[in-house]
Amino acid sequence: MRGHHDWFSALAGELHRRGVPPETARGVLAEAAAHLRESGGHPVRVFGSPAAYATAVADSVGRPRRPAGDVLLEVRGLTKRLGRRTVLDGVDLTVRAGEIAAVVGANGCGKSTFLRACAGLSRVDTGEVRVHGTLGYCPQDGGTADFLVPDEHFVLVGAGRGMARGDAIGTGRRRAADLDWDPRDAGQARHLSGGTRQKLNLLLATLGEPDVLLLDEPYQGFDRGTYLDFWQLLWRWRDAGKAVVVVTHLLDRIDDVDLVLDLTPARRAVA
Ligand SMILES: Nc1ncnc2c1ncn2[C@@H]1O[C@H](COP(=O)(O)OP(=O)(O)OP(=O)(O)O)[C@@H](O)[C@H]1O
Repeated sequence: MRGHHDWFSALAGELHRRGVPPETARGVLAEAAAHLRESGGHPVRVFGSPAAYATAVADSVGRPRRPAGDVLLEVRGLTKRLGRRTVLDGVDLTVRAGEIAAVVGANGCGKSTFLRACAGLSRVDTGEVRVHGTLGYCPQDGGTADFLVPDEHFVLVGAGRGMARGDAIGTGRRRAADLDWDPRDAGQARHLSGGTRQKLNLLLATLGEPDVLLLDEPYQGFDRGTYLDFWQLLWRWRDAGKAVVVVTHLLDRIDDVDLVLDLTPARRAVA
């Protein structure tokens, strides 16, 4: 039946999007089909929407983890004063290859300040930050240039990371496809929607395969599908041995990260 076929092809896409291994996905599709043959119901009534069912499957399958590798980012006793206020007071964080650290906390507690200090963009008052390897930084906003088209961004940022023009454009476009975006005819950045501009901002941070990725709420404005794609990318980078630090307000993914740095003053701790 046509409705069944649409539901199954949507489920196949959603399973792929959530990183469910192909052989597991084939098994899930075969089992669902067998169950429907027996029960005779409509898939939406039996299993719910393809997206919801795929989420349940992905959660139950889990993601196999590799052991963490060398330390790529070390922050020791970082203290930062802004004006008369001490925003960060003796913050420590160690992130290894193959780990994702989430930086969380109340508005204004210093998450962006922390990331800027890790990126070397602001002076620290005491303490030290050591990055072992190359660094990519995705700022909360302002990482794109109004009058440049996406390809020009890729070339410009790629050049700074030693990439040839064609390689930078090819890599940028491939990564964009991972976020369900075709940047070829997108026009100047000032005409992009907020969420699309944020995709560009994120892609730029990843050009040149940096060892350490610092991402400051990089998913702002993403629709739900892109948000899921974003987490798939994060897991892929982790599996490729990168150290990822992501500022987030959304705690629905806290179980999927390796470390949580809570900068809320009363709770300052790494879990
Ligand atoms: N240049 C500055 N001079 C003085 N204070 C500043 C400066 N920049 C930021 N602040 C203050 O430092 C504190 C930390 O700001 P920061 O942007 O790091 O917080 P945040 O945790 O990222 O906030 P949010 O969750 O809202 O993004 C805030 O109280 C902010 O007002």
